[in-house]
Amino acid sequence: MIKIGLLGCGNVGHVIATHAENIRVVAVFDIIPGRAEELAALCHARPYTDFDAFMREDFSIVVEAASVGAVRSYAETVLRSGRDIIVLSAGALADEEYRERLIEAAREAGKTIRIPSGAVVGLDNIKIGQVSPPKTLLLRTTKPPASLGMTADTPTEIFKGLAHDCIKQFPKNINVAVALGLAAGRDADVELWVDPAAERNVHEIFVEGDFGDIYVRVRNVPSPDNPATSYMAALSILTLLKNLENPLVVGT
Ligand SMILES: NC(=O)C1=CN([C@@H]2O[C@H](COP(=O)(O)OP(=O)(O)OC[C@H]3O[C@@H](n4cnc5c(N)ncnc54)[C@H](OP(=O)(O)O)[C@@H]3O)[C@@H](O)[C@H]2O)C=CC1
Ligand SMILES: O=C([O-])CC(=O)C(=O)O
Repeated sequence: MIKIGLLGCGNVGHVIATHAENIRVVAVFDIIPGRAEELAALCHARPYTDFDAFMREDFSIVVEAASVGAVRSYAETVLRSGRDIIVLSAGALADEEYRERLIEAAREAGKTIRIPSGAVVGLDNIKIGQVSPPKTLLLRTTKPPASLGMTADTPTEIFKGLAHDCIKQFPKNINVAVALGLAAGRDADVELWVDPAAERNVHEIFVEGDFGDIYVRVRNVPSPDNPATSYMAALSILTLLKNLENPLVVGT
């Protein structure tokens, strides 16, 4: 049984704490005391709003499902304490200087930073970009207004540019773009659309390179508790945890 510490007791945190099969959540941490207490009661863990106290608990992995800011505040301490970390708010790693520092901390501690596929598919073989850089790497994301916390009467492009800039403006909505770039080995181009007719969070990935071309479209159901987050993201972490100790590894 793998013991985990859960960083973030919101929407994804609830799914992980109440559905994981092969793990035991021993401690949960959130900025909001009521959220930590409620989730701790559901999964028989101990609740914390004090990070240092949380870190004194006995777990080997931290699962982050909180925010880009939480990763920036805590991930390095987690690694240097000798724990692995699973980072869902991958946008935190868009900043190259911070990313290199975090990777160095992991290397020095002999620990691992894992970025789950989250709300997209295809991160496995898009890694071929690390050996054969793609000419095109574009993510077009279209979300309903509620997912972006805004109103719109017509389909509107609200961002066009690079992932590392987009995540600064939309840290709760476009972590996928940073994960895509980390997989492919270069910053992804992003188009972010809000569409009042959309009922799902749609991610379209376009890649072109020496190998040929890829088009992937994911039509995700928004989470009922947080429409910005696709339900697939929570399932992705559950699946990563399920396979952590599996000797059979499928996918690049
Ligand atoms: N890589 C990917 O594909 C995807 C990534 N994500 C990201 O995953 C993360 C979790 O998503 P979700 O569960 O839906 O988010 P929620 O907002 O539902 O839950 C996050 C919880 O963590 C708390 N929190 C935020 N910052 C901190 C902090 N610094 N210290 C302690 N607690 C904190 C939040 O409190 P408060 O509400 O007060 O901020 C909230 O209770 C988000 O960053 C989201 O953008 C989501 C989907 C896909
Ligand atoms: O869940 C999604 O569709 C994508 C998302 O919020 C993110 O990448 O931050």
